[in-house]
Amino acid sequence: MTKLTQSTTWKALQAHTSQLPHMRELFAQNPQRFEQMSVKSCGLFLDYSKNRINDDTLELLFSLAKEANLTDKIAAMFNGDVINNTEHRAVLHTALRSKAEQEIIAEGANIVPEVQQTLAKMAEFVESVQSGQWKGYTGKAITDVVSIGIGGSFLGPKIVSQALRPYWHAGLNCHFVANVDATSICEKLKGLNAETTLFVMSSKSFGTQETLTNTLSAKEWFLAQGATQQDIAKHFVAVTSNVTKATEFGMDANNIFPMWDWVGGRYSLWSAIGLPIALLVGMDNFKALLDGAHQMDEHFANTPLPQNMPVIMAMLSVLYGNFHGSQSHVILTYDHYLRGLPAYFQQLDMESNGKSVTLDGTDVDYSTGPVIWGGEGTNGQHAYHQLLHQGTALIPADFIMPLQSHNPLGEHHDQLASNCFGQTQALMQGRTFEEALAELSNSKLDEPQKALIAKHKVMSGNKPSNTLLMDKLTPTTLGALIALYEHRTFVQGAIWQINSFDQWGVELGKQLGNDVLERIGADQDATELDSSSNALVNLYRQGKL
Ligand SMILES: O=P(O)(O)OC[C@H]1O[C@H](O)[C@H](O)[C@@H](O)[C@@H]1O
Repeated sequence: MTKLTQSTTWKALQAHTSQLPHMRELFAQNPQRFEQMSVKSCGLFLDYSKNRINDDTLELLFSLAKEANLTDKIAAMFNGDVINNTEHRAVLHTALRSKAEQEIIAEGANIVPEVQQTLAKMAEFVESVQSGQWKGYTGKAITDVVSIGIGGSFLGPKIVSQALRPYWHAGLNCHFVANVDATSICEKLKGLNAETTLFVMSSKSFGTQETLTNTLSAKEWFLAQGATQQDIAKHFVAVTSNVTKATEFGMDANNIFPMWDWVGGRYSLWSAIGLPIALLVGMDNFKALLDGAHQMDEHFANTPLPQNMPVIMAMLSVLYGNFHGSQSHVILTYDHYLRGLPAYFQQLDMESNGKSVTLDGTDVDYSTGPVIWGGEGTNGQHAYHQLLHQGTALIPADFIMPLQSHNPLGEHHDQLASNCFGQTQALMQGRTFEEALAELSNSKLDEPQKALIAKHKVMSGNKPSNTLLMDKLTPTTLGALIALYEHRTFVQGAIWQINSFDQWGVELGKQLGNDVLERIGADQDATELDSSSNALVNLYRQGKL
């Protein structure tokens, strides 16, 4: 057994959680519950009162955090200590949104000047593309950006661009290509004009198969439209930490935007990986995004644990995963612009905390990262919310909603908000058998039928949710929101004593994919794999069933 599950606090939490009354009762007992269990910071408001907690639960959870040396671990991350111990790297995405006058040391040198230089290079480029000064090979301004990248080099830019649609520069559009499935790039290139298209190739390693293949195909398409090799520099730029490889590939040295080893892929949208965002929303808005994240960094680094928003959210997730057997967490965005956020948080959290050994290699004897999923409200209410209300699994939920819409139209936003709040209320209070029966009092059914229907209408309630509000979705509030979830992920990893910053499972996929590719292209059928894999490779080689 690990020290964590042996600890007095862990055992106390096990005993405590099993005897806590229903949330209905907790609300009835304490009229101050909402005031006491809500927190506001960085333009975000978190109501966490609809959780299976009372003061004792919180005290135990914060004790657990203290025993995990959380405060020191937070400081170690911000200080640039090598906390990614399997890849021997510092974890400094927070430096990307630091202030110019800060000094942050990684591998013996202050990295803030490089960060600022890259921001300046981005600003110059964004300005020249947006103003039309940057010309394509026939002298026309750029109208379309095709962003090529995958994983962390794709999802952040895509989701943030989507979320900031109201801030887009008129006359510029962006298309994202990630999948190596040719359908993705072929469909995106249909209807584009090579003369006015700019390709942004994003790959930290400059070695990811999907991205290299898509970039080569983009180059072929570009040349096939009548452009020449010399024209490439006007239409292809790269973001990478591997400048040598990018130059060897044929990227013009002036068109390479650097990033660094100390930025993890899924934490990289704040670096030049965010170039597609900056091209769409302009550099001022990109800097506002960084500023929102910086505000959350400050809050996270300097706020006592019981008022610390990422810590509160993380400890609640620990509570459900480790003490209530919950294996899943749902993110429900009541804002169409934020419809992609669940997928982004899924990558962030599942790639970070899908781990089974502690930092020192001991097998864990407790659950780590849950399955993260979700979608936009109210759509989900007509689908999977049924399981949230009446299924057997306990799935804590985060409801996220801006108070003001970018598109105020009639009663739409009032209806959206009432659905959001109505769902959290229903999840919390549920419906008792007596209430269900009372609702049927005027029906023509006989008593046994009423009782049967009432039984089906019962909802146990006591289903936890957080509600996160902001005035309006802006670059700043979005930056704070994303940083909030980054730090929430970090805190959970700290409690579980895992490395939230490597991804060996994903690496295995890359490795095996390359191995199988060789066998597909070999002169003879595959024989050395397991029988299923051999047969599948050979069926593919045949090309038909
Ligand atoms: O940016 P690249 O080096 O091309 O890597 C793209 C992605 O590759 C893998 O999937 C990693 O697990 C991700 O974290 C990374 O973002």
